[in-house]
Amino acid sequence: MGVLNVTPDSFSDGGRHADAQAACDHAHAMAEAGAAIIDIGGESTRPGAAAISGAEQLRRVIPVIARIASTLETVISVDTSDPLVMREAVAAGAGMINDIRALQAPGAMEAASELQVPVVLMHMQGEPKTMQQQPDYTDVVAEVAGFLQSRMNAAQDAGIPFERLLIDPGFGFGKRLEHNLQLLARLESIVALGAPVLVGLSRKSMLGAVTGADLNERLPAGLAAAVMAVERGAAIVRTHDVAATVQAMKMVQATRIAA
Ligand SMILES: Nc1nc2[nH]c(SCCc3ccc(S(N)(=O)=O)cc3)nc2c(=O)[nH]1
Repeated sequence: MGVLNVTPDSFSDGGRHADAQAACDHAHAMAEAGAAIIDIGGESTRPGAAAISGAEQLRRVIPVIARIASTLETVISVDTSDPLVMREAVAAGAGMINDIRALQAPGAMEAASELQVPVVLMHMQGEPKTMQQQPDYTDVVAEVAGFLQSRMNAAQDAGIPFERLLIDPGFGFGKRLEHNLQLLARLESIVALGAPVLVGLSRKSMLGAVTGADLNERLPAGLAAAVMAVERGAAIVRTHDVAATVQAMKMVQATRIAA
């Protein structure tokens, strides 16, 4: 899964038209590099980020989704918690919902059920604005697994079939370093829930905390983490660095079928 940021800080200061084309070009490049899914988010959900209105998210993502969907076969995932953004994004060509709030927002569960596309249920403690202030767990793996199980149950109770569910432990979303490392080390406990597991490790602070590498120097650490996650059963890797990650995944796959 290739990351396509359409938040203003990733935009030039030009008009949105030029930016939609630039985003589309980046999506094509990631698909060329082997991305199976392009993840498009209009809300910056990094720690400390303020929530973005649904209207602003729509302005940012819908033109880009429409342009990409009309020129590229690759599955488009919309990174949003807002039911209206979900609906408009799918109408514009998105084929998957990636919700960091696991369909807990009002109306999100109903929207995801009606839209009949796969949906990622991710664990986050708190909200992006405050989640890194004092993350706290008794047993982070058990608590994250329990949360994901409860959201899977809620989704199935709302009519979303199990086959349409994906789960994600949410690396960096209300977790300290030791919590992130435990979730990676014991990812099998999340995989055991049965739904395909998506992991987002690319460029995250856990990589910097362990290696000392700055934001744009974390690729080797990110590839190591992605390989460890896939070796433990992860099915989808969300990454900014598609070509490098695809290379690493090819080594995992070739070795797996040789076993
Ligand atoms: N399913 C899914 N969707 C995602 N969307 C994002 S955006 C990243 C926001 C962010 C940036 C940096 C840190 S940190 N403090 O760990 O460096 C945390 C969160 N990520 C994920 C992820 O993982 N899964």
